[in-house]
Amino acid sequence: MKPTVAPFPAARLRRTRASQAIRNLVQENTLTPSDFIWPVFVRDGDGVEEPVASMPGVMRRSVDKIAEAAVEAQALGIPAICLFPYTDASLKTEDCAEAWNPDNLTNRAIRAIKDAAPEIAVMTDVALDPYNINGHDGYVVDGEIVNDATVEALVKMTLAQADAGADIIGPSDMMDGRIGAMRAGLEQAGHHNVAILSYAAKYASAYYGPFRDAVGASGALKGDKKTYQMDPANSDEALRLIERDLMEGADMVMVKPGIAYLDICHRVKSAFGVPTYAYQVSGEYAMIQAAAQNGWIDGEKVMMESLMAFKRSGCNGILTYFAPAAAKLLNG
Ligand SMILES: NCC(=O)CCC(=O)O
Repeated sequence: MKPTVAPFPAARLRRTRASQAIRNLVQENTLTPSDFIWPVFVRDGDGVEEPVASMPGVMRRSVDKIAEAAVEAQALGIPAICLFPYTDASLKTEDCAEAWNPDNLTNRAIRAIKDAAPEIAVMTDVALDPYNINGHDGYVVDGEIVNDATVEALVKMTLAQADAGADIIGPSDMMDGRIGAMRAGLEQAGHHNVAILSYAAKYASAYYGPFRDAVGASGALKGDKKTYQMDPANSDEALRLIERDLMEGADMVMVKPGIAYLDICHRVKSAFGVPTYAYQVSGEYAMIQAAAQNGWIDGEKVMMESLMAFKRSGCNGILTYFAPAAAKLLNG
């Protein structure tokens, strides 16, 4: 599209900014609570809400409290909640068997949400890192993250989550061939309507730091994730990954992190026109909250501006820890 501008003073571009009413009328993008997927942290126990130090305002919640949070989210008009488990170190093993335990934290939380707030969609995370003694998203054999054996384990994990009632599976592992394997597994098991939101363009990013604190993985990770997550220098590669995952059966795709990767969001949406989401990750959240707590920025305004930026870039929605706070503001 080529913008058309008449010569001054025929065109005074300030005319359409002159009042709030005119500004509302010409607004190109909108933000509503239905744009949000709310990531939450699940931990063991009963009646527990434990603050995450590096993410002010974010809690680790026991399953009963997760169900309460889902009821709150449903009332706020947030359509989906995404679960991340804080796994006890004693449950982390080399074979990661806890990942497909039908009664692991995630699967218990899915069932509790489905009982308490049946209308909210439950999204899960599929990767081995919460259960892996090495902190990696895949199996580690002789120092290498092995692909195909990991994919087999991820399919088992996916099926356990779908059996528990998950609506959206979120593979965040970045192994090759996992979307096709998961889709085939879900179809065979009769889970035709369980959707896959692929973390298709996930970068090896330093913005994930506070998340690892939140899920208790900070100490566990040996090495880095650069053999499976993307190089922040690359952009064409993101399009190849997105296309590959779509061809394997992904229903929706994600770019992660968010704000530093809006160019990728824009390219993905323009190239494929598919439901596209960005993950405003823990480091992005923590930076805004820390600056706000210091009085250096207006936290609420920066929160809303950052969320609108995702919509402007072409995203259909945003995974954001700000979901309930932003929804409350939007609901007035
Ligand atoms: N699979 C989830 C992450 O890797 C990190 C998200 C975050 O930093 O918020």
